[in-house]
Amino acid sequence: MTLTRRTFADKATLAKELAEAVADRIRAAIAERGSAAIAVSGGSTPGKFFAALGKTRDIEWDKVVVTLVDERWVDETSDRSNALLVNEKMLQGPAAVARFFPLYSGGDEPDATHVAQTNALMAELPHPFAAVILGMGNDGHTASFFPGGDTLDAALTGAGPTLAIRAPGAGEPRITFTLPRLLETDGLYLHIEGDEKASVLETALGDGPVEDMPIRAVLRSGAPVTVYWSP
Ligand SMILES: O=C1O[C@H](COP(=O)(O)O)[C@@H](O)[C@H](O)[C@H]1O
Repeated sequence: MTLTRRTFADKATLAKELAEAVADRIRAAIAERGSAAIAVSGGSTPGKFFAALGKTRDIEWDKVVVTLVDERWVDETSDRSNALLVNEKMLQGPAAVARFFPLYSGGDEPDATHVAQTNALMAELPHPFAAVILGMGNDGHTASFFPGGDTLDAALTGAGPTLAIRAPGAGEPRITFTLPRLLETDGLYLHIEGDEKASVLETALGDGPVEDMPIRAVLRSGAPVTVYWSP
């Protein structure tokens, strides 16, 4: 396993340090390939990180595409929308000129037509990702790789790039990048905060089925992962 742990005294310091690491990845990708794509998580954790990254001035934001690792199938008027969070917290100030590729493509359900529409848009992303920033739920899900997900196996092994997934713990139907597509990245980060998530990570690092804690698929993939944690 290639796990690096970075521990910070508080959430604000973590946010600043993670933003600096991702900014470095973005600048390097632009220098090397002329553009950069990043995929970020939603949920309750990344707000401060988004704000810190979005305020970074020495990035050519007009060469950056931001997307999500996963999304609830809701439009941006919903406070459950991960896209809303990105737009409100990150794509302000210097980062406002970045392009945002949403995973939600309309309608009530992520049916085959809508997922195909999303996949067509994602085919336009600069490749590989400069950085992918994962979160983790207390149930051991990451992206929308939920325990009991109806398409979990395909989500963990398929080419995607995205697919629909439904799970008892997920609330709305979801759309998620597949793990193989997320691993096509220059830098892979896991951003977690608090003692409970630290403990969930320790459990995930132990033996046990991937289906119980899908974050294990990331941890066992062999890809270098840097964990950013603070209390
Ligand atoms: O539903 C989701 O949850 C996870 C974890 O979120 P948090 O609220 O525990 O930080 C998140 O990584 C994922 O992107 C999101 O869709």
